[in-house]
Amino acid sequence: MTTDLVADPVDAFIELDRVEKVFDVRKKTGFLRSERRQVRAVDSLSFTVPRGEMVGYIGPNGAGKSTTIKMLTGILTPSGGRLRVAGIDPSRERTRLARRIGVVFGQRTTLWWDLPLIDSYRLMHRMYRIPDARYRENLDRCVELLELGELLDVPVRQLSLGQRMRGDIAAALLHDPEVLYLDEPTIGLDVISKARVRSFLRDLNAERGTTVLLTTHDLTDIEQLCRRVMVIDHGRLMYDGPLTGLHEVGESERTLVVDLERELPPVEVESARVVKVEGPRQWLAFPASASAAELVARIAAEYPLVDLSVREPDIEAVISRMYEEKALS
Ligand SMILES: Nc1ncnc2c1ncn2[C@@H]1O[C@H](COP(=O)(O)OP(=O)(O)OP(=O)(O)O)[C@@H](O)[C@H]1O
Repeated sequence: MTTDLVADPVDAFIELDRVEKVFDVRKKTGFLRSERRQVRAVDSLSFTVPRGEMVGYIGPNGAGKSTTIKMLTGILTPSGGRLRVAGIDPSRERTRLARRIGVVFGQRTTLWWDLPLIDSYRLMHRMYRIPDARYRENLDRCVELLELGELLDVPVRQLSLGQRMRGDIAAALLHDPEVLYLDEPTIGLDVISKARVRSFLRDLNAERGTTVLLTTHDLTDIEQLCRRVMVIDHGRLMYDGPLTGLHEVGESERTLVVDLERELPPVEVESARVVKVEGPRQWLAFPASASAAELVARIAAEYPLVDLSVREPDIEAVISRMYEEKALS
């Protein structure tokens, strides 16, 4: 299900053609003995991303996502195949490429832990040799849109996770990158911080045409930001298309959590089934493609509803269902 390579580097901003990454791993098997083993982290991976596209890149743990991103930044060299970003071979011209890409790793920070946020930005200004006017303009824009004004003088270690993440996103954008790799940018954030980060990314993509490759375990990130999603597992591309298609392939389910006025027998309603009951709280599974609003209306008409929330299926659940479907077909 891979897309064909597009020859024009302007159109195909990111190009992978049968890219491989094999790690040599030594495993201790005795006191002085060890065994050599090869791990094929990325296996004949081909895809292209046109300039300006925002693509979800998802897969279970150990699927090869980080390895792909590390090859796209030039940190790792592919064992085989051809890889280009903006026409540049990342591992050969890492420094030249660094001026054109931005990277945000949700679980790690590129900021200096003990320094106030603004000092990290000043250091990056010099490190990347960003022209003064451009630095000012980008900083002002990020400070405004990511609401960083009051945080600039705070040492990074004192920032909350959501504040630090916004700080990291700004850091990745100070040099105007044409492409942004985001690895779990909303992990651990509360609902409001997630919404703020997503809205910023949407605007960035729309206004500046920044190409974005987004790795996440949160399907809502993908749903709200990406029209296209690529699923990778065991280093191979398993799916490349719209998120709706993935739902259909995976026949995934969402969960409606309802709080009733009191403890009641399991709710009986068309197109959903109760999967768990705990006192007045009940969990109902329903098809991801069905309307949550209609289901809620049906329940509210017959049951004393106090509160509710909808939970999206996690990526692992969607993917494992996708495999089950494939195995049956
Ligand atoms: N430096 C390395 N040396 C040996 N094996 C590695 C190395 N880096 C990754 N691997 C292996 O390659 C495979 C892919 O790992 P990778 O980190 O790319 O997965 P991932 O999809 O990013 O996973 P996660 O969602 O858990 O971050 C795994 O089996 C991993 O153990």
